[in-house]
Amino acid sequence: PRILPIAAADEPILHQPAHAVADVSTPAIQRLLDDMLVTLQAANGVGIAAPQVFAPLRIIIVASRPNPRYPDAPLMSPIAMLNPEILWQSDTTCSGWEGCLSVPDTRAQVKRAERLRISYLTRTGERVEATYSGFVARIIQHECDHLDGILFPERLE
Ligand SMILES: O=C(O)C[C@@H](Cc1ccccc1)C(=O)SCC(=O)c1ccccc1
Ligand SMILES: [Zn+2]
Repeated sequence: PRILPIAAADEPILHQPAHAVADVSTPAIQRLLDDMLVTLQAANGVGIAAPQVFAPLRIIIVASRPNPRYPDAPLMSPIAMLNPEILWQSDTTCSGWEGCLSVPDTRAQVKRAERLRISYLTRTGERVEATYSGFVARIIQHECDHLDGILFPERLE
């Protein structure tokens, strides 16, 4: 696996919708997942979306860990979500700090749904549904926005 370049905010790919993955089992997709993971870890992030590494595909990786702004964030093994679909979002919202690997040196408070239910394919092609809340739900919403060409500064009130 190799560390990939991360698209800056002015790159067109970050402002257009990504395409669904047709076949998760191809070597190209499996390699992209490995490269996204090492890129995320090298960038010290808590999430990453394929368009950020110039791949216009509906793939995200979620990797929450405790950090100065979210000291009680869960430490989780990175989860790759392919073709994620948010099935439900709570009306209850909460505001929290966000940053973006494509918008360096910028932090802002963003209002997000507190809880959500998501359906996605794992890297082995199984369909999974799961419910998340708090910081992990925030990361998921931030990454799914990337798949729709939306950056967090567009979410500021
Ligand atoms: O650009 C990305 O998608 C990665 C982004 C994910 C994210 C961070 C915070 C809230 C929602 C989504 C980052 O990992 S930015 C760098 C970071 O590790 C961080 C920034 C602010 C708060 C906590 C972590
Ligand atoms: Zn981002």
